[in-house]
Amino acid sequence: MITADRMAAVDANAAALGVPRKQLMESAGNAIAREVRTVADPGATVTLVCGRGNNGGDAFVAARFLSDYDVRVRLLGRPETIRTTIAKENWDALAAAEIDAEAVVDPVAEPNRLTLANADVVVDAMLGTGVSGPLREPERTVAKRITEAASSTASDATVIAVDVPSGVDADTGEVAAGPDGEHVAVAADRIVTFHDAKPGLEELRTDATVTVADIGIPTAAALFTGPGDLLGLDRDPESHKGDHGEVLVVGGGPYTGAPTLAARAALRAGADLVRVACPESVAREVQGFSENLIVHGFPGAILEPDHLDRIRDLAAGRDVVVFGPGLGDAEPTLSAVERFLEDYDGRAVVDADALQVVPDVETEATLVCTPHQGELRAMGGPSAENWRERAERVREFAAEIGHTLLVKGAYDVITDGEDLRVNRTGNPGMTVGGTGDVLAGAVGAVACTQRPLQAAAIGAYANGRAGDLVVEERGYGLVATDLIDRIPEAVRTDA
Ligand SMILES: NC(=O)C1=CN([C@@H]2O[C@H](COP(=O)(O)OP(=O)(O)OC[C@H]3O[C@@H](n4cnc5c(N)ncnc54)[C@H](O)[C@@H]3O)[C@@H](O)[C@H]2O)[C@H](O)CC1
Ligand SMILES: [K+]
Repeated sequence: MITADRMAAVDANAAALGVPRKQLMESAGNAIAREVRTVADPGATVTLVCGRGNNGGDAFVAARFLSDYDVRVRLLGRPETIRTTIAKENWDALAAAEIDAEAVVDPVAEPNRLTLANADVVVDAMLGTGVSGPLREPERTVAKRITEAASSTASDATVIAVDVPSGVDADTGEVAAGPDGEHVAVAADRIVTFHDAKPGLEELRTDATVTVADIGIPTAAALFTGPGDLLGLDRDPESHKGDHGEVLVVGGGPYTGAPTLAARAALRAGADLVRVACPESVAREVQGFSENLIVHGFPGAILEPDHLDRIRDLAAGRDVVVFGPGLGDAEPTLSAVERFLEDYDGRAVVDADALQVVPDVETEATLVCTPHQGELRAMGGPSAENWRERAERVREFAAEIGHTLLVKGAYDVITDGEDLRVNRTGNPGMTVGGTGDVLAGAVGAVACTQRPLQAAAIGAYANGRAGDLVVEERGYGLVATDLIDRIPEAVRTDA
């Protein structure tokens, strides 16, 4: 099962692994052609109705594999409005292959030019995962025409939908109601969906047969983090302060640098506002590191249960709390963390010594734990020789404790007990102290807007990539603060 956003990420990861989208479209087109062959007798008339996105692009490719049929390609709109280069290249290739391809600029006024009337097979390639909102014209009227062609006695065409029936949301199966209150989507007899099943197709009340076609996306594109995982960070131009999250870092005590590293990393990873709650003994020092932080000192030198009311007030209204950097493991501190988590139901990243309380605490909170392998063992977690073995055992442990784990190593293992990701960015220069605090802060910032597993995957990828950028430039001998300044570059999606 894969969502549309995850599909786009995996698609981009595949490209980064040397399997370009053009090749995926070629495979998708071939899969459509195979599906047509299962229902079309030799010489059958096949009409492919195409939108201006990559869903249409898939069908342009399919047509090239179907030219032994009476095949017609009908583009809704003008060729110059085709959205992507790949789709445009495939549209242009139809002329070279002397395939009957026509742009129907006004299919509502001239439905006959769609040649649906005598089609034996109609391929619905108007829209796939790119749909947003109720079908607009001309797709709306054409969707009705396609559904009519399937049921009219004259032609009784078989309708094959590309990826998802046009008008259906791939994630939810919903068909948005139009201004007239009508829910319009293509009624398909068969659906060819790519790479993995779509949640929306399970929800769809239909007796259509669903074929999940492998289009050659390498397993590595879904297993290993890559640039595609950053796509979720794209920002809405209309956003305003606070939309990208407010983080509270609860840390400090024996160590002062740790909470500052985590807080500054959270800012660099995109949080709008970062607060630090730390013992008064270090508050001045933390504030001294960066005027962009809002520092709240609590009395004494370590976090204790007496401070909980204050911490709870500060955590209220924040998106994510990052617990742990520099807190130390004094008994009062660990019992304060445990009691905070017992009645906290928000999102939190738990790192360093605070991790010890996680396996036994009863909490409604959504936790992302970021242990290194020693801390994982201290949590009662597994140890293993190689990353593959560790991945499986950590996945079981995450399922057991019910939280997301990011286990740091040469290969970071990221899992929520179900999905598994492995991060390969980073280098041996990052064993220096403090890089874990930077990671915890980065994960905390990203967890404001992304699901926990995705936040951990992005945080690990960005932290490691920042470290790689530093080493590429200056060789080993990096220190944790070097990472912080490179995080914005590490999370750029246009790189
Ligand atoms: N991601 C992958 O791994 C692969 C995807 N493939 C195919 O690509 C489509 C998704 O393509 P995309 O260009 O993102 O969007 P669509 O073609 O689905 O539609 C965009 C198109 O439709 C217009 N539009 C959006 N909403 C509406 C609406 N409510 N009414 C009318 N028109 C609408 C929008 O303006 C654009 O013009 C995916 O489904 C696969 O088929 C691959 O090729 C295989 C790999
Ligand atoms: K479609």
